[in-house]
Amino acid sequence: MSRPREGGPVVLGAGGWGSALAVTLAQTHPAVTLWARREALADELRRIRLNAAYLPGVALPSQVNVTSDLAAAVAEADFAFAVVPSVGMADLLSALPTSLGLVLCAKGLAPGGQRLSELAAERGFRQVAVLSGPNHAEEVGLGLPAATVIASRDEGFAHRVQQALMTPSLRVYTSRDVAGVELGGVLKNVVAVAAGLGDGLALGDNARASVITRGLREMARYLGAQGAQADTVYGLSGLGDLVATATSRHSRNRAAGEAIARGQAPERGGQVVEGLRTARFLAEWAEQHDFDLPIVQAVAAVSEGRLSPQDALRNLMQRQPRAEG
Ligand SMILES: NC(=O)c1ccc[n+]([C@@H]2O[C@H](COP(=O)([O-])OP(=O)(O)OC[C@H]3O[C@@H](n4cnc5c(N)ncnc54)[C@H](O)[C@@H]3O)[C@@H](O)[C@H]2O)c1
Ligand SMILES: O=P(O)(O)OC[C@H](O)CO
Repeated sequence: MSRPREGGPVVLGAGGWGSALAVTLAQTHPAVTLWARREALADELRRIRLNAAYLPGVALPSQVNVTSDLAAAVAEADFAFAVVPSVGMADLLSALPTSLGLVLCAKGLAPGGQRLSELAAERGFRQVAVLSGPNHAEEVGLGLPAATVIASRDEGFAHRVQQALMTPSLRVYTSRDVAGVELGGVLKNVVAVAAGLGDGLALGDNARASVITRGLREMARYLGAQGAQADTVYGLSGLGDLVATATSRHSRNRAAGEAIARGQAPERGGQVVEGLRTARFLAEWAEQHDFDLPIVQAVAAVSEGRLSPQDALRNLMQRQPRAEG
């Protein structure tokens, strides 16, 4: 049972996903705190009750209290949803008390390629969970039905977060496989960029399905190498999120691949594209460990300008013939 607390749940990060989570939590809590790093954004959210830059079309209910004062936001909290892009997570953690329970919601890696949950544990946080699943903010924010997973080694903590986040439109499962759930969300972004590259080259539905399926196989091998449970990749945080991201008009990662293939800039409207940065970390790791991650390595090479999308496609198609597996 989530402990009823003064002030209610706390969401740190007022981008698209943080805003959608705050709106979701407001369905079942009388008060929700949403922290924005920039006072200008906090002020705008308080005034117009709309996150026009990051989640247009979703109204912020009156229960959502927006602040740019981080210390005040977490002062009475026993746990908080950390929803800043992975590149900013280390800085955010430095500013938080280690007694705070953390629900890590970013789908990327820390500088150096470390998992965010490992970074949090290294920094001394004792209650850590990761949230991941097929959850486009644009749909969750509108209350469209979705499912997600909260993973923690601390089962009691996972159940508290599950109870806090469950609504009639968001079904929350728990898992103990932190590495598996976390890495599913991290890797699916890279495969979604690859699917977008195919879309940008107008390769068709067969090509997209092939990228998704071979990408899933690549995810399974990498997760296995990192000690994740074998079946987690076929759950919501793996296959589920991969399908949602690689096929969605909402996905920034898929759109980034499409833009690159068309010779355009990959970022849109200052929104975070985690897959490009992740591809570089993973390709470096694959190189160091002589580990075959062909789709990830192709995405890294294309995004760094070392290979054209057409050459990357040719290389993938002309790999040594082999058995499926
Ligand atoms: N948007 C989605 O549908 C969705 C769903 C699930 C998970 N995620 C993940 O959540 C994370 C955040 O994504 P988003 O879509 O909310 O981002 P976004 O692109 O919508 O917005 C990013 C927000 O973070 C702020 N920000 C940037 N750097 C920061 C820092 N160092 N400290 C504090 N705030 C900072 C920006 O000002 C902005 O408000 C990403 O890792 C993403 O993969 C996103
Ligand atoms: O828009 P994307 O590509 O960052 O994906 C958003 C979410 O991770 C989908 O679950």
